[in-house]
Amino acid sequence: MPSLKEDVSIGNLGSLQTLPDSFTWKFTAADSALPLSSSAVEESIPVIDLSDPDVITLIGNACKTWGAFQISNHGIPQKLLNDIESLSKTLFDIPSEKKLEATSSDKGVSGYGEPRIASFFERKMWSEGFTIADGSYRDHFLTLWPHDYTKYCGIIEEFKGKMENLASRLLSWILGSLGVTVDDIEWAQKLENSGSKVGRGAIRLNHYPVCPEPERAMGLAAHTDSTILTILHQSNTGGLQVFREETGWVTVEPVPGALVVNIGDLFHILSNGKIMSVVHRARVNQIRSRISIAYLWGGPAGDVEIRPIPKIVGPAESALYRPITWNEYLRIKYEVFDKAFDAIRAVNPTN
Ligand SMILES: O=C(O)CCC(=O)C(=O)O
Ligand SMILES: [Fe+2]
Repeated sequence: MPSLKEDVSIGNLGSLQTLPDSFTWKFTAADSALPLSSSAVEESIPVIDLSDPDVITLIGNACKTWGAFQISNHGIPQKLLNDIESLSKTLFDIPSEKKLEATSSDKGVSGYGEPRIASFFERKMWSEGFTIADGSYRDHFLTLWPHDYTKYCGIIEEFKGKMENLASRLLSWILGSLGVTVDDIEWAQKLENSGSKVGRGAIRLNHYPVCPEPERAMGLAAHTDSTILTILHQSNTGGLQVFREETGWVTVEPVPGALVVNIGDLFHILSNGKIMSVVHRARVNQIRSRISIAYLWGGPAGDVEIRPIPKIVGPAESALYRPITWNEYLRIKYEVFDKAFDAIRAVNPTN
């Protein structure tokens, strides 16, 4: 009998009746999430109304406690969220062979494929995704949708524009909670003066098909995002979990219309570790497939050096990390993964 194991393509996981060996993960007790009892709900990340007059304090507390929060009244039209969710569903419904024609040519650029972090894990993850990082996504869209190409590119561009705006509003509030402004980030100030963008946005569409044995499978393994911050839309099916030292894994239940905000590594560096990037993962389930759309707001292009903001470090402390460009940080992250902060620790801490 031919071995099924080698034939498994991430493009049609949803049709499998059993979990192939290569997708089987071993979990310890500490790996499981809290049951969602009423007390556990209190123990999840807060939902913050962005029109609340105390928004800076609320965001600051959530960032320091969790490194993540949900937002309502964020100004992203529900129709746009629905549109990008149905774009994603349509994309992942395409037959596997056709999706594979849109495979990204290189890691980190646009196209279809398994999660970028897959190479750090022995076991395979129960998900497929499509990354939109540069303009080459349009070529893939043309292959996938010769007729609806313009409509779908329009949705992506509108989503990118609105999310970028929201991301920079969030950055101002998060910095405000630490008593600084964007003007205290030397490179951000220079970029703004020259009319350039502070952060560069990428989009990752994720699909987690129904899974025959969800308790032994992993949708997306534990990681931190390399970004300044990430804004996530999850469909009405939960699966996202965040890790907190004191509590363990906590499920982030979808709240209709709300978006999830995660602090990424770049903000961790800027804040000198005062606000830490949040470890998170996605689990899967047996009943409903799940879509999530991550807007990954990364760092500046070129030779701009990122370092902890001097005003945050303060006179009595030292900068924990050495200056580093965004591209160099990404290179290190995709070499050493969860040891990236160790790799960029300042040798002779200075302030
Ligand atoms: O699907 C999710 O809830 C998480 C997605 C995620 O963490 C990512 O795309 O980086
Ligand atoms: Fe993530």
